[in-house]
Amino acid sequence: MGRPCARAHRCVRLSQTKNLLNNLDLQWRKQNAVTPTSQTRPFRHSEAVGAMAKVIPKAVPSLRCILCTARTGSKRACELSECRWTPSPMETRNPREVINALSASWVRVGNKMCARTIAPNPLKTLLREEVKEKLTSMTQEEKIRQSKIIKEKIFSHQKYKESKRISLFLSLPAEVDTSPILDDILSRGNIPFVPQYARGQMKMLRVHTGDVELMPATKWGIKQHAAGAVREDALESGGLDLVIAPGVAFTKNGKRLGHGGGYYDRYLSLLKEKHQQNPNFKKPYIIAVGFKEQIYEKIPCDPHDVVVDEVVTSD
Ligand SMILES: Nc1nc2c(c(=O)[nH]1)N(C=O)[C@@H](CNc1ccc(C(=O)N[C@@H](CCC(=O)O)C(=O)O)cc1)CN2
Ligand SMILES: Nc1ncnc2c1ncn2[C@@H]1O[C@H](COP(=O)(O)OP(=O)(O)OP(=O)(O)O)[C@@H](O)[C@H]1O
Repeated sequence: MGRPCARAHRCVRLSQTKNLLNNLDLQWRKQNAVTPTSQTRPFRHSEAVGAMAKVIPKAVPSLRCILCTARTGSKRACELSECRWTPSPMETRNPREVINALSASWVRVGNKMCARTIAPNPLKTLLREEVKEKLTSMTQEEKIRQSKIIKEKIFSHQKYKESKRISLFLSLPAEVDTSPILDDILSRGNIPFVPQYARGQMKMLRVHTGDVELMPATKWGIKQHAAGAVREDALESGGLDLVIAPGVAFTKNGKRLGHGGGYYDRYLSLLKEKHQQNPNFKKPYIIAVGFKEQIYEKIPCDPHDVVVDEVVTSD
């Protein structure tokens, strides 16, 4: 048995445990039949341990020892392969148990709620937590400053100038402000579409001047057309020329992490599929927008993730 945890988290250090974080990643891939690709790589805990310490203890309190000691930065503390912990009410020595705890989520199938079959990628969960924290600590002035730069970049973008049918999102306070872009699309006589999402499905519905003020907000505070609203659906009326997409984190070369609903990934792959089936169906240009704090060198990716054509930020 090892020494008791100095941080009074009911755990002890033992030897001979494999790297927990890579285990989490591998176990998740195994559980979800994902083969590592060039887009995936072993998890380096130094990249996300700050976020990990926020996320995991919610589900697995006894992991806190490892995570908080890893954060101290000492070589020994960072060697997670040297750490182990005592049993807790949840069997945290088995990564599958940890994954199960982290992935408890439900989807509606008909009128029943069923456990989701595909667990959220834990590395994505960690990164979302990290970005959420960064965005919370950004001032409103800074968000306005960056939003203005991004808006100007969009306005001078050749694809934007050429596009007639444009989908964009109605931004939340933590996102790049898209309201001037919507106003500009309308004032140029172009056609804007915004998401309407529910139960895993998303449509892009046309917005007319004055619509936004009357729209109800979802549980997430996102304004969208009411369920019964009758509006032109972009997919049924000529497709889209340009999609301006939101996200949580991005790489400069087009990888994108969203809020975990899979809404944009599914929608963007549907657009691609429709174009492949019928080349007359337009393939839109896809631009994701984000604050510079949301840009990463690398982000965790899954096979279903759609790479966007361009990421526009304030840099
Ligand atoms: N402004 C804005 N509008 C947007 C998006 C966005 O990112 N920003 N979306 C971008 O996609 C879509 C909405 N995205 C959503 C993503 C997740 C959940 C959600 O309910 N998540 C669950 C956890 C995930 C799950 O298990 O399905 C939850 O919080 O309980 C809702 C909406 C469409 N509209
Ligand atoms: N093309 C797709 N087909 C089927 N399921 C998908 C597809 N894309 C995403 N999903 C499902 O959505 C879930 C969430 O995926 P992920 O965490 O990558 O979403 P996200 O990129 O954060 O969300 P979004 O695309 O809305 O921004 C995944 O577990 C996956 O099952």
